[in-house]
Amino acid sequence: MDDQFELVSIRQLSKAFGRQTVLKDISLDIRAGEIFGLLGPSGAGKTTLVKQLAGLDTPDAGETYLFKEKMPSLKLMEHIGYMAQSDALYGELTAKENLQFFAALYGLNGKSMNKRILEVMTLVELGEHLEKQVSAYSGGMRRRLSLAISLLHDPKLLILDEPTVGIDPVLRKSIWKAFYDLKKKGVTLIVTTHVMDEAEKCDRLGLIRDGELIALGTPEELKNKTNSNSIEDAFLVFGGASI
Ligand SMILES: Nc1ncnc2c1ncn2[C@@H]1O[C@H](COP(=O)(O)OP(=O)(O)OP(=O)(O)O)[C@@H](O)[C@H]1O
Repeated sequence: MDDQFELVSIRQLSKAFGRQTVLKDISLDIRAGEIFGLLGPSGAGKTTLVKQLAGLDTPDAGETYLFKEKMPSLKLMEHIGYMAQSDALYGELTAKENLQFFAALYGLNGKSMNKRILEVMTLVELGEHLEKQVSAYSGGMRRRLSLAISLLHDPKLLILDEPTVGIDPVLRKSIWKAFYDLKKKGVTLIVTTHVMDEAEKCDRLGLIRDGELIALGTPEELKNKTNSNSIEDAFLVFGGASI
């Protein structure tokens, strides 16, 4: 397969909530196999945009194509993993029970389910905490458990909304290792962030401000174009508010 083909194609997407236009005529292609970062300050529209991609919301104008098929599409959902900004976990259940619940929703059961649960928990380095009640998990462990859940059905496209928010730098590193491992396996990742060192780790970035895509390119390209030493400075030159 051509690993440069456009896996996600966003065409002139706009969205308003009441009188507030939150996404303004966004067009953007995301290539198969890349880690694509959406970078922008709080309220820029990142979550609203990824929700359209995940099929959780519909735009007022414009279209999104995933795997060359128009979204929203129920059929495509089995290929998409989505991790929301806040964790949707059952605190009174163990991690394993949480995973079993979501695995059953994806139609997994029996030995293959248990094998997959172990695989995803090993990937996020929580294999030893399967039997622990989630209410006893730290914030970082919950994020990683959410990531494990989003991986259960082996999605080809992973959409992660601020996956490392509230996570310390050491754990953030281990989560990024998991992202690179997934990329190696051919998974395409879309990550929203306002963390600068995280933005640097992406293959390409889309800079978003006030619902507009103000720049697009690799971290190096964005820095070179603006003669900046950091993505933060580049963002300011492109006309963004500070992040
Ligand atoms: N369901 C909704 N109803 C009304 N306004 C909304 C709704 N969802 C988002 N908004 C508004 O749209 C704007 C963009 O929000 P969004 O959550 O997409 O931003 P964001 O870039 O993801 O921010 P953050 O980094 O803080 O998560 C904000 O002004 C927000 O208040």
